[in-house]
Amino acid sequence: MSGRVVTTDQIHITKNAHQINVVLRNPEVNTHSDAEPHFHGKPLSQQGHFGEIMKELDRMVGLDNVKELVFEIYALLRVAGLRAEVGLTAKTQVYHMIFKGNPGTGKTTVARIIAKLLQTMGVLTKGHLIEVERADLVGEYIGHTALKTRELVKKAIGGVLFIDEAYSLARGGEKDFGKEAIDTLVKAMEDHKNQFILILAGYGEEMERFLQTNPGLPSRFPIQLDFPDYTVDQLMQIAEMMVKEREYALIPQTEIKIRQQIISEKQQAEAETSFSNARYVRNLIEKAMRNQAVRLLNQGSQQPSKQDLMILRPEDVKLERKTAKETFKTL
Ligand SMILES: Nc1ncnc2c1ncn2[C@@H]1O[C@H](COP(=O)(O)OP(=O)(O)OP(=O)(O)O)[C@@H](O)[C@H]1O
Repeated sequence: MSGRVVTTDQIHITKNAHQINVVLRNPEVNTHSDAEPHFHGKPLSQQGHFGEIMKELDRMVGLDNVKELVFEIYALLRVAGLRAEVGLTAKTQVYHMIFKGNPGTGKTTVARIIAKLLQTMGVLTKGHLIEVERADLVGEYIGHTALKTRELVKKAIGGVLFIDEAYSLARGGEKDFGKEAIDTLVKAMEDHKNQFILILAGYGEEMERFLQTNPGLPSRFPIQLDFPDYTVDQLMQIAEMMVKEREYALIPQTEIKIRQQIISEKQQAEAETSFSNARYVRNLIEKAMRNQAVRLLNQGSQQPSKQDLMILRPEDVKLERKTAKETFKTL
């Protein structure tokens, strides 16, 4: 059996006559169309549902650690299949995960992609994602929390239960109903082993503290992923991608304006640790689209050209600064 080499933009696994070859396009290096990602010697576009999922992940800017993990899981499951074919055991792994990162760093989007991937690979039966927060789990009287939590676990069976700001469950200490939610979740992980995947997500530091104060938890979540803040260049790449997907276009002056807005928002929000990363960019672009629409309608009876309908001008790029919570809960 040959060895295995994993790099950030390529995973190559060779096993006897079988060859699984993954080439993950590095967005900074391969931007032309002939660099379409291949898997097992075939372009992803020819690999049906699985190829679609991988393309969706590959399109995301940055997140190399996440892409690497997803390919690892995929490879493991493929190799498990090959092992089963030759009569070797292929024990199922535990896929509960912790996602640590600031708002808008892609945690929910990645969770959704992982849910679909695991469904395609036969680990999950449905591949849906149930996204909840403290208020959805915690009840108002003794026993109510366990009931609410069990109901949500039931809904998540076959998919992923994604708990945002999971540490808020431990905020009130021993007497708080949040504790009951944690205990119920831990029990559900035992009772419904391999039937659903639990992802706990939230700010890095608060997640760390939460795990430290609940020593029984870390070992139940073998996969921990960091979602770092995006750099200004990455946020610009995300902006360009969002504009292109929506069939709009930027002129150089608009790009400059967007970059300035991002830098200024990042600086102001960082003082309050509230910068909402890619979500801020999405809000900025969507507001620019609304501003462009108003500008075009206000310009009189003249029918806008196709180009006019596509171009976002620098004056369209303005987004009122809101308080931290409002900004990242807008959508
Ligand atoms: N790497 C990326 N490339 C392209 N778009 C991205 C990327 N990361 C996030 N986005 C987009 O930014 C928006 C917010 O992402 P998402 O909801 O996944 O973030 P989050 O970390 O779950 O945020 P929160 O913790 O506030 O819920 C989505 O529209 C998503 O598609």
